Amino acid sequence: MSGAVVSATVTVDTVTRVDQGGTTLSWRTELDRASAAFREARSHLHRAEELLAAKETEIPPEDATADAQADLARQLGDRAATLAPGVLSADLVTLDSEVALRSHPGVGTIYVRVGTGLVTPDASFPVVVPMLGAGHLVIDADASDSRVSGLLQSILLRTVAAAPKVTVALADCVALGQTFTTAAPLIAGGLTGPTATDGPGLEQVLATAEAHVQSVQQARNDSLDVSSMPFLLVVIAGLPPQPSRTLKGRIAALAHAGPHGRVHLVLAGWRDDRHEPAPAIEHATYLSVAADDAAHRVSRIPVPVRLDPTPPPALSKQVYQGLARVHDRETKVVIGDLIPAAHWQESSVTGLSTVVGRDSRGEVTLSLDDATPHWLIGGRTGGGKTVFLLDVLYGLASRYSPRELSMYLLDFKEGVSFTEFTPSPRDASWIPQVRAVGVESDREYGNAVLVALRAELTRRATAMKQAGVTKLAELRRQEPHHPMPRIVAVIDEFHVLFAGNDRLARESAAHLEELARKGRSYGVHLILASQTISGVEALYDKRDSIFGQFPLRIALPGARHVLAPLNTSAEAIKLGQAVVNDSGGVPGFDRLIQFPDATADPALLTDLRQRLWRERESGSPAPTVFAGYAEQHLADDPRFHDLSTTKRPAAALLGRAVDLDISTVAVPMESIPGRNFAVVGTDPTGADVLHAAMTSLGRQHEPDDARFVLAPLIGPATPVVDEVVAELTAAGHDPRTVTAGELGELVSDLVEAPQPDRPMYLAVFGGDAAGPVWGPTGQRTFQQLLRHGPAKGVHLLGWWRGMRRFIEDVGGSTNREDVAGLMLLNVTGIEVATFVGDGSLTYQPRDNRALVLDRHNNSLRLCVPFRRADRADSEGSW
Ligand SMILES: Nc1ncnc2c1ncn2[C@@H]1O[C@H](COP(=O)(O)OP(=O)(O)OP(=O)(O)O)[C@@H](O)[C@H]1O
Repeated sequence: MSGAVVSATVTVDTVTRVDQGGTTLSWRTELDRASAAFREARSHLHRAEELLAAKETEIPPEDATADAQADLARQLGDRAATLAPGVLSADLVTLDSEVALRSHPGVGTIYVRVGTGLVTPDASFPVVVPMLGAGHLVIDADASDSRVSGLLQSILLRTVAAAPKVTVALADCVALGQTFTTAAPLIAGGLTGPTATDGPGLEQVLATAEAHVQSVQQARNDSLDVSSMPFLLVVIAGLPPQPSRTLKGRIAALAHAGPHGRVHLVLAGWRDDRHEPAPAIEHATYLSVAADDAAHRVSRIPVPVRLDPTPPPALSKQVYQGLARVHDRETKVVIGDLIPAAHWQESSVTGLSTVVGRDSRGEVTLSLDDATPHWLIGGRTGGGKTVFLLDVLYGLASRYSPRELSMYLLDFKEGVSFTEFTPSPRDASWIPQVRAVGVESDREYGNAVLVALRAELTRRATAMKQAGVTKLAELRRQEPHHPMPRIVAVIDEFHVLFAGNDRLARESAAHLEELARKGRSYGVHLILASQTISGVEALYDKRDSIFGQFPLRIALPGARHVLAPLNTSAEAIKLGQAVVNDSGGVPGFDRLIQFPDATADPALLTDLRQRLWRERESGSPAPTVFAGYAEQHLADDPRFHDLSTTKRPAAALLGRAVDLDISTVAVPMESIPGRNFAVVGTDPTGADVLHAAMTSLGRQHEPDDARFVLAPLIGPATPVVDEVVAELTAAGHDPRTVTAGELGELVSDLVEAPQPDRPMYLAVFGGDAAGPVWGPTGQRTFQQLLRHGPAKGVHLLGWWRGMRRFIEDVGGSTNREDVAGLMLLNVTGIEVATFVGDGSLTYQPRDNRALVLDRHNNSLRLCVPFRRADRADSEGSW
């Protein structure tokens, strides 16, 4: 409003010596005329003064409009303070008190100040715009203009400081993230991810925002009160160079859906380009930046606006650090949150459920049941997979007793993920639901577990048929006293099972497919985890159906291919977060959850394990543990401890099988042809295996009941032979040691001798050194002994360092039946295939492993050969 300025002027005609007709006047006339004019002028003046006096009350004083303008600005200021209380509209530069965090009640729209509206240069008011709960702010300039940068910082600070529930996503593609450097504590504190600084980063921000909209929509669909869910404030300080039409369209679509999905944008740098206008942003307040600092325009504000400056650094620090502390307190989920106060209260008749973490709607519970029978977990190495699995396993173990739940835990990677569920020398307790644990497992062990689980499927199928029911739940209700726990098999780095694409891989894939298909009906649930893309792809490659059997997908940071191809919602998540999707990973069904770090509270978990262990039924067995890296020693072998002199046939113990029970591998020494044994390979374990074989045989005979002869044909074997002699002597036997020459004579004698009065075990350490001493005749005699000895109770146990010498000594493949027991150390399957007559033998030697073939029962077993406990590791090949 402008007021009219009223003025009055009085003029006096000029007095001249010439009249208007040009006649020259006398001075008297001039004086008279001047006097008359003066009188007239004075009367005009008086008249004007009278008029002014008369009008004085009607004319406003000169500064009245300024007062009205000031008054208007005051009213607008009051209104702004009501709409945007406290830090939302305060002058941040002059603010001298600490900002009260999260002071806004969170009800209704949250308005935020953007600048100062200038009624006149002297009359101004805070300009506030509707944001959270209402709309967006669109600025035509980007943060490369320092005034815009300052404004964005101010909006961010005001909003996060005041709003009770807000998360933030930041993008700055024009200043490399500089715009938000003061907000670093928000990033460090986990309130927001790192600032996106390029096109792909911005797309991730948009993906996060879209996921937010979807999760709010999902909550609405579930009839939940979404007002308790947080807002997401997306601040984009500038777009990447030449933003595509698709990108702009995506932003416009997000803006369209945003307010309904509690997502609000502050979008800077949104302007037409040379080729096309920028898409309209719905629900937005537009801010147009001018060259003049006091001439910016904000839609619906009819006066020019001066933008808010950058907040003082000390204020930013106080607000952001304070928020990070509050956020840490509020959002931290701890493992204790997943454990119920009372243990083993749940029934697994219809499925298993456990709390795994929290999301914006509260606790998140996941289930292994008819709807989500199996889970697939993906994440990069270090992405929290092991921790997530531990969370799940402790959650389940504390809810379901061993009558309700059994667990099989397999880990194929290096590490000790599941060892805490098993007894250790320091702590005898274990998690009672755990039946078997494989750490750094071999594929063979994994396969053995799958075989056992398939057998259990068959057992349950039979039980259901016999009971005339079609559902496990019915069987369990019908036979409540018949234990039928649900089985959870966790396989970490499961793709290792498929590595090699060989017979074993095909077998494992077939078992897995069968378990995935039928497990739902028989209460067998798979949780598969993989850190590699190829791991998940391996599953794709298997018969199509396997992947489809895993409706529940859990994507940890760095997960690829676990969600559907177009679902990018896990791309921007942080350690401790996961995207959970119960619809096969398709977009629109994601939940972003926080899960606790199970390793952060070992004392709590130790206490939990010990309590569950004490609550177990008496006599329940400890889990079998297969640790791929562990050596096996005869002295620790349960069968060795149970050996007696009465059980027949006596058997030579060789090692522990890579199978579910880690059973003892032995060759029986029956008095029938073929019952000789050879171990082949340069690995010094060959001597250890003969040591174990002879020592164990010694345990199965009374003194003088058998004869033991040892031939150390290579130097390094002597101490091992000395140890065997000592062991046998201690057991009451009278072992004899022979040289290579004596061995030749002994072999001839034995071939010619009739049936001896007692069995004899002849152990040859370094058989390959004998041939040259005996020559061809000696070799033939030796072959005679191999052929006829066992039936007379004379058994040869030999270690050859090379396959070629061994084959020569035994007389080639035609004599293969004479050595029915064969153990391969560092010898490949190909080297031995012809001799054993099995072209498909593809064994690849591995450290601490051996392949045992027994022709008599046609078996082929991978085993961990017994090592002498005191053998120095430095001993290489002999
Ligand atoms: N929820 C969480 N909160 C905080 N830290 C976590 C969380 N989950 C995992 N971590 C931390 O991340 C690190 C890696 O976690 P974890 O061992 O589970 O990863 P991983 O995916 O199993 O890795 P790898 O496959 O290499 O073993 C650990 O040091 C752990 O403390």
